[in-house]
Amino acid sequence: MTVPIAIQLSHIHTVLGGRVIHDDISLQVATGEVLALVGGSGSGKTTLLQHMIGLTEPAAGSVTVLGERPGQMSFMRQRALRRRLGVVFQFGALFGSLSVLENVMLPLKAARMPADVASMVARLKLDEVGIASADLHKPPSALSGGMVKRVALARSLALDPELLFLDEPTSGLDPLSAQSFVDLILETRQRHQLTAVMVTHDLARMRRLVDRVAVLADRKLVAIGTLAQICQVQHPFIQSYFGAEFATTAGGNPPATSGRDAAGES
Ligand SMILES: Nc1ncnc2c1ncn2[C@@H]1O[C@H](COP(=O)(O)OP(=O)(O)OP(=O)(O)O)[C@@H](O)[C@H]1O
Repeated sequence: MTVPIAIQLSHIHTVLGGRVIHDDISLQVATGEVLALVGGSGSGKTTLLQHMIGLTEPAAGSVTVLGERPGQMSFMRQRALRRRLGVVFQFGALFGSLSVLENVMLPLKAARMPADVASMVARLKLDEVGIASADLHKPPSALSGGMVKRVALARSLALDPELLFLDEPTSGLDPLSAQSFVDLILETRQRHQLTAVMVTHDLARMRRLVDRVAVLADRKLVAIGTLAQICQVQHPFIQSYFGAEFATTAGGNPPATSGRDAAGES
């Protein structure tokens, strides 16, 4: 049985500030899959995520998300598509002037849900991510970094998205909070059978969560595949980034794959 494609990037070319960031990048994300985007600092991971979310457009190439082309749609259709996507930004991006509860109610109210229903749904989502009722009326500034991420996750799940995007979900967290946030994402993925794309520098902690890894370097997608496949790719960045730890523990080791071949991207 063929698994439907949730995201398709074809021949993406991105130029920012006169500099080429992506040069002919193509990849697919299957429905139900969790893909991690990794690469050195400035390799264009966040920008690629933004293309998928529809926040920015590439200079050339096409982005298809849930069968739609965000760059070629009316504003109304783009807005409808956005509601099918959940996004957890790197530092949570909570509104400082709103309480925890109000932050999570925001997308629900924007979708024209009555305030009492929005409040009930937001409370359920916050409970799901482990935020206690005593914290609902606090401002984000009164929360720990781990709690901010949890609230951001609750907000991203408010409208039951089909796709979840996470930018550096563990950045800025101490090791314990980072581990507990990864466990929460894992539970969330299982509960909602989510398709997700995440940018991460913390693959060691994410490995249980991730089905495939896409590696960006030298403006290209230099490899995409399971961790075991990636570890066998002979590329200087991959060898230094993944190092001995991944190479010896990735396990399984099906034939090495690189570039677009691993997922059959066109
Ligand atoms: N609006 C912009 N104008 C000009 N250059 C930009 C813009 N946004 C990003 N860049 C540059 O594009 C490159 C890719 O940025 P991006 O944030 O996608 O990289 P990244 O791989 O996510 O980096 P990091 O891991 O450090 O967060 C960087 O060199 C960045 O400085």
